[in-house]
Amino acid sequence: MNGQREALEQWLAEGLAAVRRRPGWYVAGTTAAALGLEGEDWRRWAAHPAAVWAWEEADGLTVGLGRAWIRRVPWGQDPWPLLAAAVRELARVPGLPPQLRLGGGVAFQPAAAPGPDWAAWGAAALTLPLLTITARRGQPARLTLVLPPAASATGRLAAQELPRLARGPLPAAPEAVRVVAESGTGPAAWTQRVERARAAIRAGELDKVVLARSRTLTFERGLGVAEVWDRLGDRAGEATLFLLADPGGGPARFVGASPELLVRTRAGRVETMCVAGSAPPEADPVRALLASPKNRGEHAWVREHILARLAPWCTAVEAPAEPEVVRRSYIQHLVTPVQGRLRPGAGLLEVAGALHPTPAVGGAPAEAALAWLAREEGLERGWYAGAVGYVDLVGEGAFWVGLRSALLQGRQAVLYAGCGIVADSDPAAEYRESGWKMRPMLEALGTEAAAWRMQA
Ligand SMILES: C=C(O[C@H]1C=CC=C(C(=O)O)[C@@H]1O)C(=O)O
Repeated sequence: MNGQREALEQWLAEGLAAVRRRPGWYVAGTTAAALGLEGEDWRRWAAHPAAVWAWEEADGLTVGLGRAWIRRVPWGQDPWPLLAAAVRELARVPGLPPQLRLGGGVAFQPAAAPGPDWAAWGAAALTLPLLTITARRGQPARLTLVLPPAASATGRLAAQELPRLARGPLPAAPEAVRVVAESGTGPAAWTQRVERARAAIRAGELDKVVLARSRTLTFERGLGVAEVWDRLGDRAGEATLFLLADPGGGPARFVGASPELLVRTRAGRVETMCVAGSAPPEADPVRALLASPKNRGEHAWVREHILARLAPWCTAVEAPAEPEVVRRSYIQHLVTPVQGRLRPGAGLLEVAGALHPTPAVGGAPAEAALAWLAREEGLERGWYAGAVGYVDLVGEGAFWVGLRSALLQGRQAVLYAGCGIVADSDPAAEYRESGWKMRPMLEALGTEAAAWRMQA
């Protein structure tokens, strides 16, 4: 394997030599086969220490390593217009191909003052990696190298970082790690919060609010991100897997398996989905979802918001009148797929900014629910329930809602899950529901015993 990686090392070194010979950016592409890396397990590269982001969708995997360019937005600023402007500016740089992918995310509430877990992440960030690996199913894996001008600050950093990329991911740590401590929102605190939310709904302040809770697991030793990602990867196809590194350069990773597309734009079309209303996998989907006034009500708020916010960006929007039930191994959801034709000039980041956060993670009316959550929820959401995704230099791409996720840092994993609270919500049932939503991540962490204890 090391012998094979020598070809990769050499290819990277050639790029470095080329960018030093002349001013401007340098971009090169090759195939894994050309570097003798056909047998490489690219999924493991998502856990490379230099990985800045990774996505695994039904059609394959993309991993970005190192930073060629980054745009960070500090807390307190509105990130979407700033990110859109930064992407447009980068797109004007001569020699950068339009299909280059920038990945990152936007916090749930960019304006909210952060707590200690998420402070370093900022309100938003987009990163163009030095090396992007694209491994689509049934196609040869491709590698794209992007080097900023050698004389720039990022160019000098790239020169230091590049040799590290060729070393490959860390070896696997096969043994499961034991949980030594647990903390988080317990049933009593949860019940109080649900009761406060119900009081606000009864008082007419809100129609619906999505309350979330966290669970912090401390392990006996540092977590192997590779193992977590690999176990999550077995769910690709039923969810979009994401991994984001702390844009501040710290070791924390935000990982998840999102069931919810926030928005995708491609060739003048836009796609999104309303996901709200949940039942356990064994429940009768008609009784528990399609004929449940509570779940239908929760879903209707999301649908109304998405259709209203999408309309100004589209010349036509189509959505079936009735939601469908989507069944996954650990849950069932009411889902309404939505499609539209974009107005000329409407880009992914503008549309994502109009939709996010939807009442599937905030509430209705949207602004009142966000204000209520900032004041009352007592949870540092950070990028949980934020928007995570990628955009290319033409302004096309996809963002998902950062759900079924955890923040991994050192020996700790902070898991998050929430559920829509309406006037007749039962706190115990909502606690259980948020427990199902944590299950895929608990399994990925290899801690089924903890999953059981949490739900007891
Ligand atoms: C807020 C979460 O789920 C949302 C997405 C789908 C269904 C939901 C529900 O039925 O409550 C939530 O709105 C979460 O997974 O943390």
